[in-house]
Formats: sequence, structure tokens, C-alpha cells
Amino acid sequence: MLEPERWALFLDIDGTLIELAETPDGIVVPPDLPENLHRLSMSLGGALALVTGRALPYADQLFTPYKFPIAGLHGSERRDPSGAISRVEVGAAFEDLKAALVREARQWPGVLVEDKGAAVAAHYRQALEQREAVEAAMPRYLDMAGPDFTLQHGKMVMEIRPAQASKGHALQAFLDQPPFKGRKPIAIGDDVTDEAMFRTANELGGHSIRITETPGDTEAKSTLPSAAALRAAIKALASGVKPDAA
Ligand SMILES: O=P(O)(O)OC[C@H]1O[C@H](O[C@H]2O[C@H](CO)[C@@H](O)[C@H](O)[C@H]2O)[C@H](O)[C@@H](O)[C@@H]1O
Ligand SMILES: [Mg+2]
Repeated sequence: MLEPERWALFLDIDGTLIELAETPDGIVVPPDLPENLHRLSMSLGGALALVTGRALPYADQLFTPYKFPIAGLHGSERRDPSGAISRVEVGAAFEDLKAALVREARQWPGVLVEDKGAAVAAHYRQALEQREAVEAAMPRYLDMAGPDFTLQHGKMVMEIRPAQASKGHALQAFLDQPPFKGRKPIAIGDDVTDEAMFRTANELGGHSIRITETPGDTEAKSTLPSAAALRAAIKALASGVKPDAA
């Protein structure tokens, strides 16, 4: 990367670093990815963060033995470069809501409910015929959750998550602290939730890249066709070789 001391890198996980799978637990982390990310992070002086919809513990174990600065649950929780963790707390009522959603989902064969702590997702990737049922039910659960929560659309998933955070806010929070401070952001993602960090990166004079084969409705400044293409670029940058895709 040219002038690595000028840039900070913000990377989404699912669909960006790692190919999507049929189920949330079905993803496969390419064995060289953690090491390549670590090396790239070193070349950026540590200014590399993961910004994901996953919960922090789940995301962390994907990249063992390395731990990167990270924002989880679409920005609702964050571990900063010093290791300090901040997160939105949810009360007992949200636990009741999640239990009620799990019970109702028994009527939707093939739908997976993912309990992420302060967020809950209903995945219909394996039961497309249940999409309408999920889309009809989730606004009801949002009403139960109250105004501190919002609905997050994703790839064959709807989830309820804390409203006050976003991936854009997470990116800004990282940029307020060293080693991110004073650098221009590059945000890379693949989904609706990533548009918030694309906007923030663009507003700050940085760059944004959406992983998609069908460029269109995105605020990202450029695109890459696949997670594999991004990993190839990361590998080349990590080994000090200028990649074709950059
Ligand atoms: O922000 P991300 O890191 O991209 O996380 C977004 C969501 O990713 C996961 O769901 C998606 O990926 C699954 C595995 O490939 C796939 O089965 C599912 O259909 C996708 O929606 C994850 O399960 C969610 O919690 C994340 O919010
Ligand atoms: Mg993604």
C-alpha cells in the first residue's frame, strides 16, 4: 500500500473477508487470512479494525490467535485499540423478547434465530418461503423492544439491534483514537449495514469499497467482485507486493 501511514482500514467480515454460507456457523475462514490481516495491520501501524454485525466473541475466534480492534453488533459494541470494551446494555425485557421470538420461529421450519446478546437475528436463507412470515413478525418484535431498538435488514436476515449505534459511528469512534487518529479511512463491506460506514468514510475524504458483482445502489466509491478478490489484495499488501486489484 502506498503511504500506509496515511490510511486506516475498516473491514466487514461476512460477505467481505469470508464467503457467505448457508448458516451463520457454516462459514469457513481461509487458514492464511488471520496471519495476512495481522501482517497488514502491522504495516498500517495497527490501524486496522473489523466492523461487523457479529457479536465480539464470535468474531474474535474467527481470527485466532490475533485480536484486532473491533466493533460488533453493527457498532453496538466496540473494543478499542487499548482493549477497552464498550457496549450497549439491554435489560431483562429483551431476554423475554428473544425467548418469545424463538418460540414463534418454531412455526417457521428452516428459520434460524441467532441470539447475539444485545441483538437477535432471524435468518431465512434456508427457508425462503418463510421470508414473508419473518418480515411480518419482526416489526411486532421491534414494537415490543421499544424505541431504543431498530430493525436491521441484511442478506436473507432481519434483526433487531440497538438503534443508537451504527457502523458509521463505530468508524468515527476508532478515528478519534490512536493509531487511527489523523488517518484517512478506507471502509470495505458488502451489505446494507455497511453503507453507514461508506458514508462516514466518504465524508472524511477517505475511500469506500463494496464487495459486489452487480455495482448499483451503493454509496461506495468503488467495488470488488468477491471476498476472494479482497483476500488476494490483502495477501499481496501483507507481503509487500502491489496487488492487481488495488
Ligand atoms: O456485518 P457482517 O460481518 O457482514 O455480518 C452480517 C451478518 O452476518 C451473518 O449473517 C450472514 O452470513 C451468514 C453466514 O454466511 C449467512 O448464513 C446469513 O444468511 C447472512 O445474513 C451473521 O449471522 C449475522 O449475525 C451478521 O449480522
Ligand atoms: Mg457483510
